[in-house]
Amino acid sequence: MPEPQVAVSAVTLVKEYGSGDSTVRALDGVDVQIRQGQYTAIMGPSGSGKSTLLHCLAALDTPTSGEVRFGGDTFARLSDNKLTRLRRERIGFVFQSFNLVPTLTAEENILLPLAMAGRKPDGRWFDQIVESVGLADRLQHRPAQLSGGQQQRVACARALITRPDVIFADEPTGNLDSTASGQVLALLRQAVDEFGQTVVMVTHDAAAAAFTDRILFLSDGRIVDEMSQPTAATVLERMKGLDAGFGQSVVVATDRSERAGV
Ligand SMILES: Nc1ncnc2c1ncn2[C@@H]1O[C@H](COP(=O)(O)OP(=O)(O)OP(=O)(O)O)[C@@H](O)[C@H]1O
Repeated sequence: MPEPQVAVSAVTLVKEYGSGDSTVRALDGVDVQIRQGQYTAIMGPSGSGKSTLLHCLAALDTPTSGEVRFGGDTFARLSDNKLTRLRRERIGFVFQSFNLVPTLTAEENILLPLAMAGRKPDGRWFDQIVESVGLADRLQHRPAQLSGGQQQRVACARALITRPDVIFADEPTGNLDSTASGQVLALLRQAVDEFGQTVVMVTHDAAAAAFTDRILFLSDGRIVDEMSQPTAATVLERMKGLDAGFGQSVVVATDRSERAGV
């Protein structure tokens, strides 16, 4: 079988905040390859560098040293204009706080990345996405008229509309109840399985991580472990063994097989 392609990779990534005595080393030499068509979770105790790693991989933040390679491009070698275009056209984002534009309808929010890129929507793809997020009857609603779960599903549709190379999700279920979380996680899973998307997600939640194909465990800015084909039970077990800091953020939940029907 051919080797899976790498969508994005980090090479000896270091990120420091501040200077002098107050320097914080948020990433301490991270090397990682994210394969195309995989759903990857980044886990670790609070302050271990999860969001910093996600932001560097997504070109939302610049590393202090090391580099990020995205497809054939190296971020540091791209001009600001090219980087902006790459972020707009080849990367999808889903944030904990949804980040929808309050004055736009759900439909306008979903189509916004295309409008900003001056691209015409592909009607069939739009319909397919709207069907999979289950929002056909909510398209003319504004974010304030939608539940948190519905808003996050709009955000997922917005991330998918450009068919990006990678979708980066930072705690996408952090503000949702368990039913809405399950729907968003199943939706991201479907994006990988049916649309061939690549998804990278930061999460504290073992049950959320159990939806993914692979987990990277961070501690003190380094990748200290990883796991393939996780279940909630094996994730919880691994978290217990890795670091006491995990204990504060573990969300005890059911197994993936039980959640799959959500
Ligand atoms: N803008 C910043 N300025 C200074 N320090 C920062 C900044 N952003 C993050 N840090 C520090 O870098 C380290 C890693 O932060 P990061 O947000 O990546 O961790 P995290 O694992 O995502 O944490 P959490 O689970 O609490 O969100 C922390 O010590 C944090 O305080």
